[in-house]
Amino acid sequence: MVDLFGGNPNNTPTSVLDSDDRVQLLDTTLRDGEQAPGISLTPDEKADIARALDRADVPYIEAGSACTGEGERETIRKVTSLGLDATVTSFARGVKRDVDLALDCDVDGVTIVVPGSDKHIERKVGTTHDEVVEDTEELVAYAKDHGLWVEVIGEDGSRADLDFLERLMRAAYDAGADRLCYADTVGHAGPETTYSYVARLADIGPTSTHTHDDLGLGMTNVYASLAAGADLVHATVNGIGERAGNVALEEVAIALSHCYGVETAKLDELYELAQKVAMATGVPLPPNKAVVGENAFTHESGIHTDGTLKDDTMYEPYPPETVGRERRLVLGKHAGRAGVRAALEEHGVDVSEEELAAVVERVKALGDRGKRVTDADLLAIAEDVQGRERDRRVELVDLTAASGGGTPTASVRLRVDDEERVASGTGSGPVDAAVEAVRSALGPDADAQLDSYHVDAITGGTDAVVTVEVEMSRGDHSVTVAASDADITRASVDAMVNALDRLLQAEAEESKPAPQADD
Ligand SMILES: CC(=O)SCCNC(=O)CCNC(=O)[C@H](O)C(C)(C)COP(=O)(O)OP(=O)(O)OC[C@H]1O[C@@H](n2cnc3c(N)ncnc32)[C@H](O)[C@@H]1OP(=O)(O)O
Ligand SMILES: CC(C)C(=O)C(=O)O
Repeated sequence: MVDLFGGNPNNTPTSVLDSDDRVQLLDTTLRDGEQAPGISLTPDEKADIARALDRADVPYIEAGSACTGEGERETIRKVTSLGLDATVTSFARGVKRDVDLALDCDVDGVTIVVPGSDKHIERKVGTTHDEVVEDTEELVAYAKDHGLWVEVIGEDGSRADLDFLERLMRAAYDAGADRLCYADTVGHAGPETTYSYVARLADIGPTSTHTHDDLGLGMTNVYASLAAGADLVHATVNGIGERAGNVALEEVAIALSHCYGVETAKLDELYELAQKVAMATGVPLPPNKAVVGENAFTHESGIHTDGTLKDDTMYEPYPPETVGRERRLVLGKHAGRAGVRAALEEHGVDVSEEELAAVVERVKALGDRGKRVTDADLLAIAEDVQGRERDRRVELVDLTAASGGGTPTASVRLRVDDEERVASGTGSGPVDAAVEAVRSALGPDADAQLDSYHVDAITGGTDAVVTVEVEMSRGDHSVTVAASDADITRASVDAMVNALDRLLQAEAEESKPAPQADD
C-alpha cells in the first residue's frame, strides 16, 4: 500500500497541513470556468465576478485567455481596469504572440501553458522535447523582462514522463518563473500519481495544482498535492470548467479552514459569489452542492429536525453563517412532530398533542404526493384540523357555468374584503370559463401562476365526489390547496379562490412591520 500521507507505525497519519501553513487560491472561473460549453461572460459580468472574488480576498484571478480574440481582450481589460488587490492574469500558450496579447490587456501576470506530455508535444503541437524546453526558457525570460508575474504550467502533466516534466519545470524556474503548476488536464490521475508528480515539482520551486473532476477526484487530488508540497490551488467558483469541471473554490476554502484552520478566502463572501456566478453563467447550483447548494443547510427529515432544534450543531459540520448562509427547517414526507410543532409555533399557532398528530399526518400525506409543504400549506392544514375560521380576503359565494352547445361561459360572485363582485367569462371549457370569470372579478389580485392542477375521484360512479388540488404561486409565495365537490367546476374554482386568498394573506403577512421587542 502507498503511504500517501506519511502515516507512522502507530497508524496516526501525518496531517496534510498545519494551521500555520500558507495556501493560496488562483481563481480560474473567468478562464477555465468560462471554457465550459455555452458560457460566454460579458465584460460587466466578468467585472462583477472579479470584484466579488476580490472582496473574498482571493489573491489571484485568471481573467481569461487574451489569445481568444478581441472580445475576450475587452473583458480582460475591463477586469484589469478595476484596480483590484488581486493579481490579475491571462492564460497564454507557449508562444510570444499570446504573451504580447496578454500584455496588451494590462495584466499583472501570465499563466504560460506549455505542452507537458509526449502526446501534447508530439501529436498536438508537433514539436520536440528539447524545443519545448528552449521555447519555455525564452518565453519566461521575455515575460519577466516585461514585468509580469509568471506561472508555468506543463499541460497534461499527469500523463507526462515525470523526468521530462521535472526537466521542463526546472528550466522554467531557472529562467525566472515565479511558480510552476502541476496540471491534471484530463482529470485522470489518482492521489498517488498526483502526490509523486507534485512532490518532484515542489522540490524545484513554489508549486501550484490544477485538478479536474472527471473521476470525481478533483478535491482528493488537491489534498494529495498539498500533502506533497503544493501551496497554491487553482479552482473555480461552483466547480464549473471543462467537461466535469474543476475543483470548486468554495469547497477548497471551507475544507481547508474546517479541517486544518488554514484560511484561504473570506468564507462569508462565498455564497453571494456562487450565486453571482450561477446567474451570470446560467449554470444553476445543484441543490445538493456542498457549501452553496439549496439543501446544504436545509433539514426536512424529522430525526434531523428534532436533533437540530435541540442543538444547532447536531446535523451540520459548521454553522451556515460561516459561509454567508442561513439554516432552514422545511416540512415534507419525512417530517416529525418536533419540526411541525416548531413551524406552527413560529406562526403563533398552538396545538394539542392530538391536533399535532393530525397535522403531522396531513403534512406527510401532502409530502407523499411529492409536494413541498409550504408555510401556507401548513397553516391551512392546522386551521382545518382545529376547525378554525380565518379572516378571508376572497371567498367564492356563487358560481354558475354552462357548456352545452355554444361557447362555455361561467359567472361568479365573490366576496372581496367587504365588497361583492360579480363577473363572467368564457373559455375552452366550463373550468376555464370560471377561472376567467374569477380573474376578471379580482383584477390584479388574481395575478398568480397555476403551477399544477390535479383531479382525483374520491368515490366511484357518475355522482363521484372529486378532489381538485391546485398549486399556485405569486412572487416568492407558493401554496397547495385542495377542494372537494360533486361538481368538478365548483371544486376547481373553490380550490383556486382559496389558493389566491392564501397567497394574498401570505403577502399581507410579510409586509406587516416586525413586532418590537417590548410589544
Ligand atoms: C487545457 C486547457 O484548458 S487549454 C486552454 C483552452 N483555451 C482555449 O482554447 C482558448 C480559446 N481558444 C481559441 O480562441 C483558439 O483556439 C486560439 C485563438 C487560441 C487558436 O486558434 P487557431 O489559431 O484557429 O488554432 P486552433 O484552435 O485550431 O488550434 C490550436 C493551436 O494552438 C496550438 N497549441 C495548443 N496548445 C499549445 C501550447 N501549449 N503551446 C503552443 N501552442 C499550442 C496547437 O498546436 C494549434 O496550433 P496549429 O494550428 O499550429 O496546429
Ligand atoms: C491550462 C491548464 C492549466 C488547464 O486548464 C488544464 O490543464 O486543465
